[in-house]
Amino acid sequence: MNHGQSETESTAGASAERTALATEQARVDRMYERLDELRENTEGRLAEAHAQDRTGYAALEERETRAFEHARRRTQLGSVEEGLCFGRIDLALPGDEEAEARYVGRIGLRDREYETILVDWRAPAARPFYAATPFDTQGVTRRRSLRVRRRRVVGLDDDVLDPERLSESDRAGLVGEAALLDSLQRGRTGRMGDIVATIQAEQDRVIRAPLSGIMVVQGGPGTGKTVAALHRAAYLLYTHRRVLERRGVLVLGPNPAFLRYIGDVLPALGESEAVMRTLGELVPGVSATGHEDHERARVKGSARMVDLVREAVRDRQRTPEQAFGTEDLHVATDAGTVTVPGSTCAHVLETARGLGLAHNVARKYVVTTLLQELARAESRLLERPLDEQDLPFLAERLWFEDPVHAALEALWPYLTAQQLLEELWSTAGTLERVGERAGLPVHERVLLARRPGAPWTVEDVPLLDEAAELLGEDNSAEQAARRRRRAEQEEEVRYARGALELTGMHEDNRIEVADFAEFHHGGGPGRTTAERAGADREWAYGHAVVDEAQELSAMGWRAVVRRVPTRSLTVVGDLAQTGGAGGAGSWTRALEHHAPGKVHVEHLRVNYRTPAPIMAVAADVLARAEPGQEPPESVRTEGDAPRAVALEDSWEEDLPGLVAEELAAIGEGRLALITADRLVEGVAEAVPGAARPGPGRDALSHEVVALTATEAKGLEFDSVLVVDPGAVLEQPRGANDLYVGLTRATRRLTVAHPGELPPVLDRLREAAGH
Ligand SMILES: Nc1ncnc2c1ncn2[C@@H]1O[C@H](COP(=O)(O)OP(=O)(O)OP(=O)(O)O)[C@@H](O)[C@H]1O
Repeated sequence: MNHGQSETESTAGASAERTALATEQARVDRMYERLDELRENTEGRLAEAHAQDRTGYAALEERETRAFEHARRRTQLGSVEEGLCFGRIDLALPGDEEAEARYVGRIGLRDREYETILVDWRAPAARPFYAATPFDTQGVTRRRSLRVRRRRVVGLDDDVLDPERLSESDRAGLVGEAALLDSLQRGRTGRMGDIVATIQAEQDRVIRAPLSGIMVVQGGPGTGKTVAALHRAAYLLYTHRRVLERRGVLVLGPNPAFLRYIGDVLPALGESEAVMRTLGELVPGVSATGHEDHERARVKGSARMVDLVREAVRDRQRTPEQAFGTEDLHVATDAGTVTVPGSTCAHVLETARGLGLAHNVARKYVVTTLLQELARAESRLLERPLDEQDLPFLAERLWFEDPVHAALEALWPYLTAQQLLEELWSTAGTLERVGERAGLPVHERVLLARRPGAPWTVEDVPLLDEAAELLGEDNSAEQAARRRRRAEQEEEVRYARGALELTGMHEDNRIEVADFAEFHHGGGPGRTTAERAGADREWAYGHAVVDEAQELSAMGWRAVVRRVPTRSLTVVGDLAQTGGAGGAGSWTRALEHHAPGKVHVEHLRVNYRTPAPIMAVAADVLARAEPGQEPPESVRTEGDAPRAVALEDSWEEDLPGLVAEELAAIGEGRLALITADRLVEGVAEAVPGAARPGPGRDALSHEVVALTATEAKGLEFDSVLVVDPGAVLEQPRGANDLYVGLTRATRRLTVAHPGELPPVLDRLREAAGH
């Protein structure tokens, strides 16, 4: 428990520790007993809910909801097995005679008498465990960290919050150091873990900040922004369960590999309801992973694209002059060629635009009005008197004539966002015309052109979203179909019930199972909030967590903020790590106009990942990338000295040996080769067994992975081998990229350089005694 004691003291200490371990074991045993009991109860209730004999749509829905509730509780109880309890605080509160021992864990537990035996880490009562310091004890006399493995208490770590016995530097800022360092020194697994047991005071403030407004967490590499943001999501789901469960929480990350990397954290905290997405997946039906080059990314990310997309939509709303080059609209119908005057068409177009509706919704007005005009014109052509009451029928009949359909499509087509952008990017004339109207300079219009059918890029997705917003969906037919289907289902259930009663088989549940299959098919309440939210582009989330947020362009922000009408967001990132061309230069500039007066920036300043000797090398690069920015301070002051290795021969010859050396040095752990975009494939090929991330590929589960700085963002590895730092520095935001690469290491850093070591890494040369 304590260090630096004499021998007799340490014998006494060992016996005190044994007693303490036994006491804690007894408490922990009670908690697990209770957990087992609750698990059993939940299983029973779940089985009961499934067995209930209910009919009728509403009753089925209720039963389904209940079953879901129990199933969720089962998942939650199942996810807290390891490390159920990890802390204890002894509180001497004014008026209390004895100090109260309060246990903190992954969930709250009460015994059968309703006495609290474990406090959920997110509950206000657990707060002092994280927030108490010697200067503000919050009534805590002692904080104890418990290390519990497979239900056995294997270690304790006490932190006495007595200012007289502890020096300022000992305790300032940090709590439970032994537990923290223990967790930081473990080998990396390719998956981020939770930190409930060791959340630090500055992180705790971020985690428990109020729900409303946009909270930006700015912090250097390894300061726990990601992990704190995820714990915040769990905290918010716990504290505001009713609101957030129905609306859901969106977690946005930079790429699929990153989402996989952080994917275990929320489930381990008993929360499986968050929707995890990259920007490239934000629009259902599109899954973009490729990026534009720097210059195109800059243009596509700029707010000028709002005008471009708006003009592109307007460009598809045409007069006969624009669509056919004729003043009036002439259409060949079965009765002959009918004509609607150009002025009438222009009036319809202007009225439709003035309705303030989305393009596809306003289309209904355009089509209906023009069909009626055509029907009138047809009657005139046939010299038939027209009864206005017949107009809808005549109009509908015309709708099925191909030339009529084609003419109306040319004037005001039904459009998907994909169709609109595909045509815009791949038709030079359209891009030129629309770009000019939107005020885009000529070279940018040229830059945006692409070949037909090229895959969507991540930078296209916010533009698709913008387009989808302006186009809207005419879903009136869909809604009517859904209403019809629901009525039919109720009817089916009534019929089944009657039939079963008649045959005397109403005890049998099987018919309901069949109903349910149908019911699920229609997307009833059986789908979770996360599933429904993920499939619906227009879903309004209750909260969003945006990670690596410095990369988001102005267009990216619009797409994200649109999804959170309450503007309740947690935004985490580091401006010094910005690599993307469209990325943020300032948090307030990027966000203030989305939520005026509601943007609040918090700072995290302690680095829990990178040991100080490695951070010193990275700090030199930071000074070049972002002069004036302070690097975070490393918790771990000691560590292996980072080294530079000159690549004498070609990579093929040198890299495999270096990698083998590093793997031997780290034992069980992960290694990343981080290099320039243009070199990464070659580096991966040079090292046997090195994985590359890709769709459906879990590269991080491999021992060795080759990455660009962009791909490595947010990740960490026991050992990092930066290959050819000079080539990384040549990239558009090369110094920022190199800074990202150097700060991915938790234990060891090697820089392998062909030719001269770039001067910004001189510290490595000095270390090697050059
Ligand atoms: N309080 C803590 N207890 C234990 N580990 C922690 C704590 N805070 C952070 N860590 C660990 O430090 C590492 C870095 O955390 P994280 O990835 O969240 O940092 P980050 O600020 O998002 O970094 P980057 O900007 O480089 O992406 C992770 O392994 C995380 O688990």
